[in-house]
Parts: sequence; structure tokens; C-alpha cells
Amino acid sequence: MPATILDGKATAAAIRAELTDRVAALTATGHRPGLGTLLVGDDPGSRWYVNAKHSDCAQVGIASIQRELPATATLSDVLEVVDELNADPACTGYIVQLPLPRGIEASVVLERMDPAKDADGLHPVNLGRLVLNVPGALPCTPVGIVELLRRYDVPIAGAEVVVVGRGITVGRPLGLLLTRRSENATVTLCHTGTRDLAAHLRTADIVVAAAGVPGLVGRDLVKPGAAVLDVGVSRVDGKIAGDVAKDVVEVAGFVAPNPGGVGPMTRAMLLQNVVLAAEQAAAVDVLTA
Ligand SMILES: Nc1nc(=O)c2c([nH]1)NC[C@@H]1CN(c3ccc(C(=O)N[C@@H](CCC(=O)O)C(=O)O)cc3)C=[N+]21
Repeated sequence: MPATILDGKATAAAIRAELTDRVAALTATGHRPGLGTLLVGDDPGSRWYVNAKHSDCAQVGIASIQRELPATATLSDVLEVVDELNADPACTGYIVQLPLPRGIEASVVLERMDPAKDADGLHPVNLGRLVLNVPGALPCTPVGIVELLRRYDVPIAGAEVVVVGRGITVGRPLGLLLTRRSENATVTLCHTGTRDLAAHLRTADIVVAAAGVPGLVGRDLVKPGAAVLDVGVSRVDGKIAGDVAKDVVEVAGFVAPNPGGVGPMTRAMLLQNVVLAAEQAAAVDVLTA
């Protein structure tokens, strides 16, 4: 029996529908959420992602604030826009699209953001809160992965999870999220220095491939019935290629394909972060009125 497809596109659409009512309630009390984006440079892929995020916002009633700078922008140009978004009351949450052009240090830019407006959950304060397991904005892709597994009833508690890739947006925070008591998975974080990746993969109940190496996870490396989520993004002949070989569906129990799996969930969790931040800001307003 081929794997059940973890359909991120359909799941994200369901989540957007759920968020629409919450956005309407906020808007009715004068707290309409607004997502800001800052795009630096003209990479067509980055532009596509940013445009997709704004069309998602339009669908659920979140206002859009779109800022752009040329690839020649300096760090101080970027910080100036960050300061403006921090100060703009219509912008309840925002993201700085990554990667930034060479020479502009992402960590310096992220550090300048107001953590209360950090829609990506990538501000050092929010990543610190994740480590400490106290409330804060959570990174969109890791939360999207957990949400996708939950909605398909893939067991997480007690599962052996192998994450391939230790990046700051996916692998490392995902390990932190899945090992919380509320998720209770056992996580092995593999990377380019892992001695025997195949041996780790073969034991996994859940595989999250976020290495950016096309075809890295082949069917011979997957335990029958395992859940395999493809988060790899590479471009091969102009098309998006994931880390997971197509024939993995023949042995896996669940497959989140790429495209159509985790990507749309990332965008849905971004909207969720914006709505949560706006709800928190509205609650503070009530308390201080
Ligand atoms: N500050 C920041 N936050 C991010 O969250 C962020 C970022 N920078 N830089 C780039 C990565 C990548 N990322 C994706 C979002 C959506 C899809 C997505 O929706 N993909 C669709 C369509 C893919 C296609 O057809 O091109 C899919 O997988 O079905 C993919 C990838 C967010 N990122």
C-alpha cells in the first residue's frame, strides 16, 4: 500500500479558514493584524515567497505592508526599515525575507527587530524562549511540521525522529520543539558531519529531510511505515527538487512531498504567528485601557 500523502496544501487551506474568524474578531475591535515583509534584492524565488505570503494575508483579512530595498542596500538601510516596522502600529508582525544579500549579517538584522513583532520566531529572544520552553513566537517551519503530523494523527510521543540538517530555520529549532514534554519525541539531529547517516535513517519512525541535497533519502534508507517529510529546497534544471526520492512513497507510511507538503504549512504558521501576536497586543490594550 503506498504512503498516505501529508497534504500540506489542503491542511494550510483549512488553517487559513480557521484563522479568518479570529482575524475578523480582531478587526472588529480595532486590532486588525498586519503583516510586514522586507525583501532585499531581486531574487525571483524570494520574491515568489513574499508575494505568496501577502496573497495568503489577503485571503484571511490580514493587512499587508510590503517594503523592498535594492540588492545594493547597506546594513544601515535595512536597519532603518526595521526600525520603521517596529514603530508602525499597523504592522503587528513582520518578517525580513532570508537570505539577505552578501555582506548583510542576518543576525544583526534579526536582533534589531521587536521580538513582539517577530512573525518568523527567529529573533534571538524568541529562540531563547524556545530553549527555555516559555511562551514566545515559534519558528514557522518546525511548528508547521508538528501541526501537519498532528492533523494526520502520526504518533509523535515516543517516536524516534531523525532530522537531517541543523539550520537555524528548520533543523535546530525542530529538535527543540519535538523534545518538549508536550511532544515527547526522541530526536537525533544529523548533519554533514554525521558518520553513518544511513544507519540513523533506517531506525527512524519519522524522518525530516532538510539538508538541501536532492535525492538524499532513498527508499532503501526508509523503515517501512515511517513518516518522511521533505523540507529540502534545491533547484535542479529550474525546478524545485526536494531531499526525498520519489519512490520513498512505496515503503513509507506517510510522505510530505515537496512541493505540496511543509512549504504551505510554513506560510500558514506565519499567519498564525501574526494572529497570535495581534491577539496578545489586543489583550495588553484591554489591560492597560
Ligand atoms: N524570513 C524568512 N522566513 C521564511 O519562512 C523563509 C525565508 N525567510 N526564506 C526562505 C524560506 C523558504 N520558505 C518557504 C515558504 C513557503 C514555501 C511554499 O509555500 N512552497 C510551496 C510552493 C513551492 C513552489 O512551487 O515554488 C510548496 O512547497 O508547495 C516554500 C518555502 C520560507 N522561508
